[in-house]
Amino acid sequence: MLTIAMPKGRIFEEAVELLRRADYMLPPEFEESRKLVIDVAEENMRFILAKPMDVVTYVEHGVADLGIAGKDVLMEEERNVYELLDLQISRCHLAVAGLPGVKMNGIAPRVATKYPNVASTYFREQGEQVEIIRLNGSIELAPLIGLADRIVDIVSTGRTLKENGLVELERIADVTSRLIVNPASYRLNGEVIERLVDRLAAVIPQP
Ligand SMILES: Nc1ncnc2c1ncn2[C@@H]1O[C@H](COP(=O)(O)OP(=O)(O)OP(=O)(O)O)[C@@H](O)[C@H]1O
Ligand SMILES: O=P(O)(O)OC[C@H]1O[C@H](OP(=O)(O)OP(=O)(O)O)[C@H](O)[C@@H]1O
Repeated sequence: MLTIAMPKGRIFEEAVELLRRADYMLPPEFEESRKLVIDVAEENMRFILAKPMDVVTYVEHGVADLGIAGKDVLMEEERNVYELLDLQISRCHLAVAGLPGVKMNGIAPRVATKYPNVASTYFREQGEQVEIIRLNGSIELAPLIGLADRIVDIVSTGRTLKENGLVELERIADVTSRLIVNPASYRLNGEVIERLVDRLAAVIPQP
């Protein structure tokens, strides 16, 4: 039996839809219940429902064979998992943003983000020294109230930036969700995992 870690929240619906398009018979229970472990006996699969940032942890530890995670999370966490497939869902991008016309001030200007590793790697590569301030959400608030000069965050429609008077300054990376696998599980269950990859690959929306 394959265990798949699914991200609750934004990605979930699109991921379930993709699996159904690939002819996996997922019961209505998927959307309707509050269960965190859902066995689908007909498919010989077990699904566990985790926070998006935690999916990689379940897969890295091998309690899930496979998982679905945003590229943003994979960039931030750099865990020992293999990326098998770009599922082309939940598209967005990581960007640097700030108030228009405001320069990065001081010796180490402050950058607020939920992605401290991505942000520090990015600014290091740019040759800019910054102080990273880690936040858990509402990142756009930081420059508005003087906590930071810049933010590094996800942009999708751009609405949150716009409604808060912020502008995108630099694009860091495109983000879509990926199918990831535990390396040992891949060695052990290569054939059955490849079949799943083929079925998904056949129904992935073209970019
Ligand atoms: N507009 C968006 N904002 C944030 N994440 C997005 C957006 N569009 C797509 N995504 C993808 O969805 C994932 C986040 O999903 P979601 O917003 O449900 O969780 P979260 O709010 O980040 O998690 P948590 O519940 O831990 O705060 C990201 O990792 C990213 O890959
Ligand atoms: O470009 P947009 O379409 O406006 O989407 C981007 C916003 O969505 C996410 O926040 P989320 O709604 O997850 O809330 P959070 O701030 O609590 O993380 C992200 O952190 C941005 O704030």
